[in-house]
Amino acid sequence: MRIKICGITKPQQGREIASLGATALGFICVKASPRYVDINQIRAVVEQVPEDTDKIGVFANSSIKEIIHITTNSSLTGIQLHGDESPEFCQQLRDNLPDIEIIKALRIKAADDLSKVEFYLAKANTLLLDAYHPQQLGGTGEKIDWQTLKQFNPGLPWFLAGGLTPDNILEALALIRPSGIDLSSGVERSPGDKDLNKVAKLFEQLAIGD
Ligand SMILES: O=C(O)c1ccccc1NCC(=O)[C@H](O)[C@H](O)COP(=O)(O)O
Repeated sequence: MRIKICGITKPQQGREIASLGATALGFICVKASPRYVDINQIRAVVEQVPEDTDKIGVFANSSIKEIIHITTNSSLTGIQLHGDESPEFCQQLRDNLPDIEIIKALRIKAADDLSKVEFYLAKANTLLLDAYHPQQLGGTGEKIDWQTLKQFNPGLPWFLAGGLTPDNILEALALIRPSGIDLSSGVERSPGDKDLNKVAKLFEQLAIGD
């Protein structure tokens, strides 16, 4: 299973989180976020982490030009689209960056929202389901109602996100079988400052659940 820790801002934390077992690190390229990092900050982390760790830039309603600029100048391996990007926008990015993983994030307020998934199946490489929050796009600690995802099997790899913590991860995975999990605030001391003890506890829990 893929394990993505999102909202990395510090090189040493990125390196240690990768060595604890994260398969992907996420970098928030959304200026309004307290976890925002610029190209230079992303590069400083990327230099410290193994080549086989996925490096995902998280964008929300950015232009294609800006996404391409940041992606190519900071050696990102994937792009997560966390805003209102259309399926056509995903396709356009894929055409421009064919070797980069395109992850479309969808914020799920109610079971009905899962119907949006079908429009992205042929346009993204991977999906990410996050919880809905009325004011913030991500990193909120809000959970999706996991019961609505019990039968979810979109035919594309997908990450479960939203309010996951070392204390609830096994409960979530007992109900749902995603291809990957994504955590941010559940393994933090404060926004952008990861708590390595919580990250270590996450991996201990995952080992128990294996
Ligand atoms: O984390 C942010 O600050 C953020 C801001 C704007 C758009 C997306 C953002 N995060 C996206 C993520 O992938 C988070 O990991 C995801 O929302 C889960 O967060 P959490 O509920 O805190 O685990």
